[in-house]
Amino acid sequence: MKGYVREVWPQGHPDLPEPGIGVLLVNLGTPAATDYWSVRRYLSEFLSDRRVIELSPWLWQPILQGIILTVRPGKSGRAYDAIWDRETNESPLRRITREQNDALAGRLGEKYPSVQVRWAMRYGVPSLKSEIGSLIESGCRRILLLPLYPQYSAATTATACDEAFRVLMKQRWQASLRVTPPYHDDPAYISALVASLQGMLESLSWEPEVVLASFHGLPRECLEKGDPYHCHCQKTGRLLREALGWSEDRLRVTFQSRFGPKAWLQPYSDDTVKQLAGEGIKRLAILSPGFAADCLETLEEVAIGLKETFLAAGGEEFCYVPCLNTRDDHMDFLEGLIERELSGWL
Ligand SMILES: C=CC1=C(C)c2cc3[nH]c(cc4nc(cc5[nH]c(cc1n2)c(C)c5CCC(=O)O)C(CCC(=O)O)=C4C)c(C)c3C=C
Ligand SMILES: [Fe+2]
Ligand SMILES: [Fe+2]
Repeated sequence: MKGYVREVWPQGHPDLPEPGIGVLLVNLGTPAATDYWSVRRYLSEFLSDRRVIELSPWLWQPILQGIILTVRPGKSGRAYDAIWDRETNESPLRRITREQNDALAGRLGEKYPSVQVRWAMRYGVPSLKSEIGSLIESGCRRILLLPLYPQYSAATTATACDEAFRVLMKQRWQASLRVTPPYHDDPAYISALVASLQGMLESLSWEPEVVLASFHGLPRECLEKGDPYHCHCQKTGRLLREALGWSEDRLRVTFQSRFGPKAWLQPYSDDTVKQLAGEGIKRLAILSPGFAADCLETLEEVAIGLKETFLAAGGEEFCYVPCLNTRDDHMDFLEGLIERELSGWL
């Protein structure tokens, strides 16, 4: 050892753990509980993100803190209450993301002892900061980030990447970071969607006249500014339709969860449901190919809310097709995606 190195480490160079590889699943985030303050804390962090609300904070923060965060946490808290997992005391999004992590950790850990799989949320806990920190602490010099959004948008995928890089900004010895690309058109993902839809349809005693592929919306101006989300959703819809051999009337792409007064991507799911019932459609099914895990937006807004809307408008049969969640074909797909994106590292 050189003289100055011996000065820094008189006992000799410290032992370093065997370099490992970390895989970090990331989803959006969810409140820790359904009470006003827990939901307010979550919404405040989420809606203060400038990738989500692109207004100047000087304009937006007074509206957010003064109006939205006084009213919305109560309303959203009641919606979370309707779907909360009382057994594990967490939201479905959190439980399912955790279970996806456990399934992938089991599969990959068996094959590749140097790979560790973790999960994090962009908003709330477990944070990207804590999980990237603990991967590095346990010796991972390479990290693969897997944003659990099939379709890319700046409001979801990009902000997860921003946060991961912000965490690395504080590291002297940064880990190498890779990010999985969006998988909206991956044949194995489309096949898993088709299998889950067909499985559900076979279990019904009736056949839907129309199926909606309902995606989370985005302000229309995001599309005008170049966000590919709309195109990714349309492509998922088209590939699904082609795989099923269905017409554009039978499988329709719609957008839900509009937030605020501006125009969002259209057609809106709720308007479409009312319109279809008005046209005499009696049997409807909806799936949510834009969500890797069931959450408030699918279980409360679609499975409960859009069902009520459809039946109140004259519909007779309604079916919600759950997200891919921890289905084996979804886990097979994600395992394959991870292995492909780790090539050269394994
Ligand atoms: C799947 C992709 C998603 C996009 C795109 C997206 C954009 C987006 N969302 C909001 C506002 C809200 N979204 C909320 C919940 C929520 N959003 C997504 C996913 C996307 N959002 C998920 C998975 C969830 C559910 C979280 C859960 O805990 O289950 C909420 C909070 C709930 C509520 O109060 O309604 C808001 C608000 C905006 C503004 C936006 C794009 C600009
Ligand atoms: Fe959202
Ligand atoms: Fe498009």
